Amino acid sequence: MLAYFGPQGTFTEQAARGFASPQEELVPFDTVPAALAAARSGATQWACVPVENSVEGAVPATMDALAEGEPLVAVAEAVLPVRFSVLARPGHGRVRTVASHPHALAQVRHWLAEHLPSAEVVSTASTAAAARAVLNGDFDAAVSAPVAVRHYPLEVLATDVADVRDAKTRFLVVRPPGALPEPTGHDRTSVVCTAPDRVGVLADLLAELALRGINLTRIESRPTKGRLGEYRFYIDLDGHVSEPGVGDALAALHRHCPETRFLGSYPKAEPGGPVAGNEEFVAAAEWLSDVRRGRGA
Ligand SMILES: O=C(O)C(=O)C[C@]1(C(=O)O)C=C[C@@H](O)C=C1
Repeated sequence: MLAYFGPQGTFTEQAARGFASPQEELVPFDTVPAALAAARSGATQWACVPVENSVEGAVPATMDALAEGEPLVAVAEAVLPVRFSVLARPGHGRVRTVASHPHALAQVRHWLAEHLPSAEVVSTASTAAAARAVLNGDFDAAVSAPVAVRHYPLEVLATDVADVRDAKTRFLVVRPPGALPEPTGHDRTSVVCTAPDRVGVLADLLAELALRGINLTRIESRPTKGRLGEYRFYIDLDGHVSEPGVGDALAALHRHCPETRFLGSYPKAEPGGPVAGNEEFVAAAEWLSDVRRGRGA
């Protein structure tokens, strides 16, 4: 079973379907923490959640829920193009309210200003929750994933709605720690480091990656919520923890930030990015091992 951020008809469901086998049962949850809780408790084997959008950035609910509570690690990622449909009840009157997930609303701000300038904009838990609420008569229109009309019999007012062409959202499939996915040669590793309050800690973390030729693909900070000024850094980098350079770098991050949580090494959905020279790390480790055994210099 695979939990996903639902209800039915979210972009996350689409991402989950891309990962799941046809026999897999997909179970919707109305919030990201609830979907992750299902995987943590063993009620489902996996959970699929959105993690970042190319226009609006990180999904804070996912970031916080992955850094706190029982550990979960990502085993796969998916990247979906994001374009919206605007849905309303058949025979609707003037659109006075339009609802959607905050990330979706941020991606159609200009479209709404141009096409529905006087409509009140309301946030809902997800794009599909907005469609469901429109069907229930709570709002006049929803900004939803195109697949939402399969689940909610609504009229399509507009399709292909997006202020930024080629917007994309990245999703993760997570589960409790277990055997890691095999390295593929185009993997991503995610960690979250809680930074101690000292001079230069962030520079130190970045230097550890740079020194080893490791490509940083994302860094975000979120407050720990404990103390003002105390932050966690979410770091994504190219490579797999089983590779010597990446493993070495993660150990170095842990030395600087003892509260470092491993969030997974998994194949990248979109290949690309320079890969650190593994061969040099392997050769150096062999040389060191020879020196220690008195066989080389
Ligand atoms: O509400 C949904 O359909 C979701 O899957 C969430 C989500 C997000 O969190 O960014 C996913 C893709 C879109 O960017 C808009 C909303």
